[in-house]
Amino acid sequence: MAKDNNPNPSKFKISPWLIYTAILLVFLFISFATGGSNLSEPAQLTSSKFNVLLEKGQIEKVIVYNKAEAEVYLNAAALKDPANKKVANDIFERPNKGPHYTLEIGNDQIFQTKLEKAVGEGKLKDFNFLQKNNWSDILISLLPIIIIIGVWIFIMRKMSGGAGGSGGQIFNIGKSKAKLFDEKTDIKTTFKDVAGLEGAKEEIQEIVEFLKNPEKYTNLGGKIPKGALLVGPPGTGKTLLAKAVAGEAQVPFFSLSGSDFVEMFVGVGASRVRDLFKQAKEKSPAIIFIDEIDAVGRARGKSNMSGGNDERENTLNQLLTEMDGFGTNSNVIVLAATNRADVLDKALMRAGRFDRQIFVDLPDIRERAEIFKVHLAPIKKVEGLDLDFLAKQTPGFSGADIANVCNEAALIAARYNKTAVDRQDFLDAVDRIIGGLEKKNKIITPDEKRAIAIHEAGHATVSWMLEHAAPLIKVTIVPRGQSLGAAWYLPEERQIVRTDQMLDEMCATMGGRAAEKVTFDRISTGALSDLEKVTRQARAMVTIYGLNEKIGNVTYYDSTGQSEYNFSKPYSEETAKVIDKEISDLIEGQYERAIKILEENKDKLNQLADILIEKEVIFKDDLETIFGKRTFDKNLEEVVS
Ligand SMILES: Nc1ncnc2c1ncn2[C@@H]1O[C@H](COP(=O)(O)OP(=O)(O)OP(=O)(O)O)[C@@H](O)[C@H]1O
Ligand SMILES: [Zn+2]
Repeated sequence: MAKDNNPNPSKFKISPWLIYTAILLVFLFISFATGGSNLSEPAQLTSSKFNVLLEKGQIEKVIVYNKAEAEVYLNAAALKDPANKKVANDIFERPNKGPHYTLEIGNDQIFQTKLEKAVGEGKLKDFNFLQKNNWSDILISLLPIIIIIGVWIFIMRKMSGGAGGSGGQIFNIGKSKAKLFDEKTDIKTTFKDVAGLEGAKEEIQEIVEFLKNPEKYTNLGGKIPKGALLVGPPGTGKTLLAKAVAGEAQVPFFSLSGSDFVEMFVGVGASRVRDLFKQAKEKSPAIIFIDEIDAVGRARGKSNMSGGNDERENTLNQLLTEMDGFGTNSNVIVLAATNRADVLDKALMRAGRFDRQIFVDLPDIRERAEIFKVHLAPIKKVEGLDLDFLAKQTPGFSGADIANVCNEAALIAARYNKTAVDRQDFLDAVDRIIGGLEKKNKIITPDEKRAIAIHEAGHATVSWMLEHAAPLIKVTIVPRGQSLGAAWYLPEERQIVRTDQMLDEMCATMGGRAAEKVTFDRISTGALSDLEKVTRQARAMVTIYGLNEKIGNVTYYDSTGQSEYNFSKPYSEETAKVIDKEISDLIEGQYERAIKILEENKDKLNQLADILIEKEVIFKDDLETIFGKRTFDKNLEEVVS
């Protein structure tokens, strides 16, 4: 997310430059004051020369400082006496000002008697003993303290993460670092700026309604939600969406990152959380947006071997307390973003906290075209630029990547002094961004795309053909998380699973790999999670549910969980061999079956893969146009009704 200027003027701040300048001045002053022989300083007089001047009656007055040093002022007669020119040229250059000489005196008592005698003889007009503070001495004795304070300020600034430039964090280290965006001046974002993400927008629309019109819900006794979690890969527009909610509802927006809470000092995180909620409540209705909430929200107490996470846990606990604490009518809604919902502490997800999860996925081809449209709007481009074409060139790109492409294209065009950004500039920009993404392993080559499409189409085709496989609702080749594609099934709520149902499901799971074999006659590593799933299923059939003839009606399942502590298996060596063989036979059997089904439907498999490559996501309707209606589903409906 963008780190804008901080529009919160209430904080007391000392510019770091002020501190640095002050320290510098002190050093300059010290070196100046202790620097000794400066040209404009009066010359030092020896005691004998002083006696000569005094004897001649050429001294106007003498001021003795600290009983140690005297300033000597000459009178007009002395300045006219050419003999003095030998003593120093200096006194002729500033005849009226003085002091003309300085003098180190020995014993102050003797010196005083000498001066009194001269005054008595009319040879000296006046003298005076004074006490003077020697600033340079004081400063030198304070120097170590000044240096220590300076170093301390420097360290504090570093530790409170003052990279953002604003100083003075020592004074508000326990204050929240949230940036406040005012709804009237700073937030221009609305849902119009968020392209695609239809589902997410629809879900979050409700929160906008709550913020705009809370009474409508509370009057009916309903509770306003306190938080929602935006889950999705980086750069997919989570921050943008949260900001758009604030823009739509016209409420202030507090934005910060989870890591902003974390500090090395005990108690700072918790105190920042408190401060944040206090500020938000003062401005309510308001939205708090916490990016990367996993920095504080990781599950507590799991890997607590080091015990070093106490501070983070305190922070998390404070966050939970605050979310529980504010009443239903405080109208502060917390939106948090993460790309790892799985690592979050389950307590965060409990009712009344982040009980809503909104998925913000990578855009498919149609959504990418829409995102291009948003980001091309402010760019001077040639007529008739084909958005769909650009969308096609950018598989696997996030919204942020696309924003990057548009910006990069404008820069490239500017380099060639063009008046409008053209298609080639965009292609060059895409190439450049891909270069960056390739390093992050995020990019999919056309070959890979085809392989993924065939794989997913394989799952879809096999499950469509099998009576007991769960009905398919959506297939996509937009990568999400670790997997490169996904087929979504509507899981039936079965309490008892029969052997034929399990076998059909295993067959559908093997459909991906089987399709690769049938189409390319080679298999890939892309089916790891399929293999894992099918192996787990087969093992369960054989060793847990007693569904295998060779093993028979035995289960090696231990519901007490005791066996986890046993190192030995609950069956003999021979049985283990049989089990392994049976599992492998089961899986191979279903693999062969999937291959057979796909051989028979090869044209449809390819047709489906082509549509997938084209659209990246297909739904049940598309499958029906290829395969025709699934007859089993009718049976299913009959059974249900
Ligand atoms: N759906 C979208 N529509 C328009 N622009 C988008 C979209 N998604 C991302 N962008 C662009 O990408 C930029 C970065 O997105 P944003 O910061 O919201 O992503 P994020 O999901 O919060 O990422 P992260 O997890 O890295 O914080 C946005 O400012 C916007 O320009
Ligand atoms: Zn698969």
